[in-house]
Amino acid sequence: MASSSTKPISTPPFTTTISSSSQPSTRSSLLSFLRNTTPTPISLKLSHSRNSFLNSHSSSSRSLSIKNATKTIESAETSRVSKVGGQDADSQETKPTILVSEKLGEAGLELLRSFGDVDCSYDLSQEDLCKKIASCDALIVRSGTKVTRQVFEAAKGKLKVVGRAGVGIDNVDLQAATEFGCLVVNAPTANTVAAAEHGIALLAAMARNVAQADASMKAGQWQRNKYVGVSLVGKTLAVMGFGKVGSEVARRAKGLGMQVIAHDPYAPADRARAIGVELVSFDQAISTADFISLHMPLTPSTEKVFNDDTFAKVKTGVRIINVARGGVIDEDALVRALDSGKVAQAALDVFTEEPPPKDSKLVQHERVTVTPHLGASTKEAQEGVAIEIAEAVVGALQGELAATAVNAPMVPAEVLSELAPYVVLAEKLGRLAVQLVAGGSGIKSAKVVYRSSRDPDDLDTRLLRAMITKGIIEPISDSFINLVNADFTAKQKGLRISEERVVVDTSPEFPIHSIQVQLSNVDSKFGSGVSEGGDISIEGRVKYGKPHLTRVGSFSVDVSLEGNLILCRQVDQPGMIGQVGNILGEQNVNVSFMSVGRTVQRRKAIMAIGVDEEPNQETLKKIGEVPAIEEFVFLKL
Ligand SMILES: NC(=O)c1ccc[n+]([C@@H]2O[C@H](COP(=O)([O-])OP(=O)(O)OC[C@H]3O[C@@H](n4cnc5c(N)ncnc54)[C@H](O)[C@@H]3O)[C@@H](O)[C@H]2O)c1
Ligand SMILES: O=C(O)[C@H](O)COP(=O)(O)O
Repeated sequence: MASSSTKPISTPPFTTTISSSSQPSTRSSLLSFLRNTTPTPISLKLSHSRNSFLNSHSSSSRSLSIKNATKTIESAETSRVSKVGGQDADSQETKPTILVSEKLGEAGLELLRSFGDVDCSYDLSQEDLCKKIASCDALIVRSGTKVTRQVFEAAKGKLKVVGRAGVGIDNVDLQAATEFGCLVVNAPTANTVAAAEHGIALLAAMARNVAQADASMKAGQWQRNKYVGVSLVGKTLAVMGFGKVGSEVARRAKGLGMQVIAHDPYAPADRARAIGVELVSFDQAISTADFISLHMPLTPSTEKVFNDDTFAKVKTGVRIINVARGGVIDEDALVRALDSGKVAQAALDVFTEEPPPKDSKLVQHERVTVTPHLGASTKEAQEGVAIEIAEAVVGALQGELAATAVNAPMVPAEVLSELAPYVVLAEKLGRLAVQLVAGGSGIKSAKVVYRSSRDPDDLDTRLLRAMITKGIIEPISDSFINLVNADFTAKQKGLRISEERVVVDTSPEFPIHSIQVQLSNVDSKFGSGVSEGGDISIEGRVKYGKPHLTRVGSFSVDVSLEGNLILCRQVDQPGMIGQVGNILGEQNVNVSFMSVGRTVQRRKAIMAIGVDEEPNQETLKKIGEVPAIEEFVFLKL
């Protein structure tokens, strides 16, 4: 089970704790991270009213993905009134602005309007889109809007989520979205059947020359001999890309009596077998098929995968259907293959450039049947897609989870709700550790040690790592960190975060016993925060649902991480708590928690004092002047 283990950690023997405290803000803090905003009562209100993942583990057993994304570059005060909206939100709250740049089904629009201000502006130029985007929290597109890096730059940090009302996200610059911490969600399921039906429609129409014969009749002709077609039954269809659409096409083609083979490097063989489809290599698929139907996404590795070389390998007289993306075919090569007779016919719904140039040889080709990207265009699919994307976008703006995030890690909802209090702890530990660094910068390497009774493989730490990254980076830079961009930003700043999971013999009921954050190769402004190994080292635990600091350097303490914190190293002697407490009390600074940890009685001790208010300089100076205090540091949580 365990890869490594340590002895159980017991309660520190020399720890005294004085407590008086307020409620933790676990939920609001987690939501705020998902949104990357400051916790507010509004966050809680919205999450409760929508039965969010934080208080309804059981609402869905789907694997959900984090979809934060929201962020704010305004001050905490500003964000309090501007970050999210909704009819049930606080009246002072500004509704989010949602730009819909292509036609969307009415049911989806209604849902969006119930939550935010919806601006339907179709056919925007790039320039106009860039102008508008600066005031938008969300953008919803179909395949016709190019969401380029320029768009994310123009958004100036305001854009929180891009919703793609459909499957293909090749029109969204995902790298740029991630760098800007903007979540991208899509609606991957609602148009599958529509696309598959359109593929079958094109297959049959092409085989029987329906479009050409129709045009000819409308031109007054009656050409029965010219439009003799080919039969489908018994022919081999190669489905290239055996995903959602590909497998639905395969199912339907089998119903038409075709032999179906498929090529998909990532598809599970048992899924293919269940439909009676054989998975074969690319070359085998294209060289044996009478019909080839394309259903793979457009990616750098599929771009122009059908080119002169490929067409040289196909069976002479093959017929090609493309309802995936135009870019997977080298269109000039296809024209050459059609002209040479290598390819008998093509039926295309998608094009490299949309709309294609009016004089496109491919579109004008007599043996090519074309439709203007209609695969997803059924009433049913468009309503379904609109609802799917509206729900995803609204949820993302509320910091909830989405099943369809494209550029954020998948964290199952039940994992997330279990980790919620540790998420708060993780950020606070990161935030504390960085404040112990002299000068606050130059951190190149952080190590996080998770102590847990669970098997290391059972512990999904991506969310915690992202929170620690946020805690370390945000106080010393103007970066905002969320789950979308945490790893990217750390890498960009040259911060390497390594993780170690240590198995300890504690209750398996809790996912984590403690989290330790170590910063190496940096000087500390508080020498006692440095461990024997020379690293700044702090450790915390969740106790009764609240984050606690339990170790600083080699001193054990126990202080609830709320408000702000003063750490003092002192000569261990009676009266210290009273002296410092008096100084703070004189300035009306309320002490919420106090804990003294020491190594040896009457030698050195660390006093950790939680304070609700930020003491002024004068107060801090007075604390420093207490003769027994050797060093101290004030830390904001
Ligand atoms: N014309 C339309 O209106 C319309 C409608 C829906 C979907 N689409 C397009 O159809 C395509 C498929 O959509 P989907 O919903 O089935 O997506 P999907 O993700 O379910 O399926 C895509 C499949 O392609 C496979 N694949 C990836 N690289 C491949 C490669 N090099 N060779 C072969 N297979 C590869 C993947 O493993 C996956 O199984 C997408 O490009 C989508 O944009 C078009
Ligand atoms: O990828 C998709 O979902 C389809 O190509 C549909 O695109 P559309 O939303 O522009 O019709």
